[in-house]
Amino acid sequence: MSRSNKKTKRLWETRNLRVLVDMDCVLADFEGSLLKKWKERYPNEPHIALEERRGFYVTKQYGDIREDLKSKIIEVLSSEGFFRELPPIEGAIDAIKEISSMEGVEVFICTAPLKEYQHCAVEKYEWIEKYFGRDWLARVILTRDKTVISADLLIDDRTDITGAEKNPSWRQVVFTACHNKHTPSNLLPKHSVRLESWLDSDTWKQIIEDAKKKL
Ligand SMILES: Cc1cn([C@H]2C[C@H](O)[C@@H](COP(=O)(O)O)O2)c(=O)[nH]c1=O
Ligand SMILES: [Mg+2]
Repeated sequence: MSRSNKKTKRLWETRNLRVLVDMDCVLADFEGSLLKKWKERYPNEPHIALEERRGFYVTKQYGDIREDLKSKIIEVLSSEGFFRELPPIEGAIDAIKEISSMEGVEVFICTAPLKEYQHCAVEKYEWIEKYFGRDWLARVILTRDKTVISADLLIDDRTDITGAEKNPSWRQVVFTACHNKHTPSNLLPKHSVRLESWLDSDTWKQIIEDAKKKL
């Protein structure tokens, strides 16, 4: 029996584990690239080293230094090519392809577009096509509210995800990023687990296997 037939057969037995995977700071190096482009575009403005990043919104941290820096950061983020040119995070592409090939597991890429969506939304699709192939475009969910998407796991760097659904169906895997690495475990979302890196395949495999057992 082929792998796809096996997957279909399982639908009648136990359902698949559904895993949502975020893009920025989980698959794509948003923070490193933003810092690099910021320094190129505004070499005479202050910058925040990755070690100094705190809190999800880089826009807020720059705005706290000086109000006008917030709109300058947004200008860099929303410029043509910013999202298309993001380098992948080490190990991410191979790990996601491997998770998606695991029996009884289905993966969707769940990502929030900028409000300044003109380049961002299209370039996120271009990025997925480039690194995963055209078939994966059917697995992209663009939403600014991830709480309303039904799944078992959400792998995401943001530690304060809220939205219309007060009790999301997924459990969060907090992916470590420069802005959350100092966040103590008591401030992480309830029942969440941490994943430090895609290179730690023992940990992500264990997380997936544990979640499958709970189905
Ligand atoms: C850090 C930061 C992010 N955003 C935007 C940029 C992206 O479009 C999304 C990232 O969302 P996700 O949770 O990784 O899916 O948010 C922003 O507007 N301002 C920021 O400071
Ligand atoms: Mg993210």
